[in-house]
Amino acid sequence: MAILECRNISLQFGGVSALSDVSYRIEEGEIFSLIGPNGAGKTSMLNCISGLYKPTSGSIHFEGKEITDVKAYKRAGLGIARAFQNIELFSHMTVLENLMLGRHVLMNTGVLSGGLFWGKAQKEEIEHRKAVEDVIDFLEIEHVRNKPVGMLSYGLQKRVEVGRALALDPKIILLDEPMAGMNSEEKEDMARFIIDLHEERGATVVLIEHDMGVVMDLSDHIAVLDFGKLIGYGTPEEIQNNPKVIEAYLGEEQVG
Ligand SMILES: Nc1ncnc2c1ncn2[C@@H]1O[C@H](COP(=O)(O)OP(=O)(O)OP(=O)(O)O)[C@@H](O)[C@H]1O
Repeated sequence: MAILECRNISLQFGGVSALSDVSYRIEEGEIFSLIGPNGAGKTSMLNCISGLYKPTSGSIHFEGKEITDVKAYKRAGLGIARAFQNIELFSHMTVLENLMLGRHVLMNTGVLSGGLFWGKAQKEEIEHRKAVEDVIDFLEIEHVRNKPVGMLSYGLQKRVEVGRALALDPKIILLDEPMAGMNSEEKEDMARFIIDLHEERGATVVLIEHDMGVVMDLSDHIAVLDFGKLIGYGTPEEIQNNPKVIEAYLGEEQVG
């Protein structure tokens, strides 16, 4: 079953057409990559899925229900989580605190009710803490859990950024260039986490990545955007043999 479906998505910014009439389906449990040249509309597409942008026309469906008009924070509550291209963490706060904040949309008891119903709030806090500890274990960041994020290496900060999205226990996780700026060892670690994410945690992964070796190795399906249009969709093999894609994108990149 398709967990997410985008139907005829168009997005205009004044005279700029960031996306035009883009349709595709993402199957539950798969690793789905969005690729294309700079400015092709990949981040805009992710923003439409997470609810940061509202498409000018078209509709988005999650688990069979239309969510085009659902606000971003509510989509997060439904199980759509997003890790940003530029790290969006609180650098003076610890890893643990950042991950706890990542879960706040799932928390029912606010500060006031927490004071009134202490027992309930405490129980909820323990549950959230456990979920966050699981993420810390999964991403192998125990050794830095109490360090301020700003003190960590770039590669570890990117890992915590993914952790912040993972802390939501998402059904679908949107990763915008999670390996950008990483050295090859850090990239390998991140690739392993993405595979485990889908194999161990059963999450559906939507990935934007420029490293074609990584994309071809990890993806079940790939959608290719060029000037806001979908010019290819298929398995890695189909994409590598698609003449339109080769001409617009792969020809100039190294397929590894
Ligand atoms: N908030 C915005 N306001 C105006 N134009 C925008 C906005 N966001 C994106 N665009 C434009 O939409 C087009 C697609 O941009 P987008 O960032 O989605 O591409 P991309 O494929 O993610 O690029 P990159 O690989 O460089 O990150 C570009 O022409 C961009 O300038």
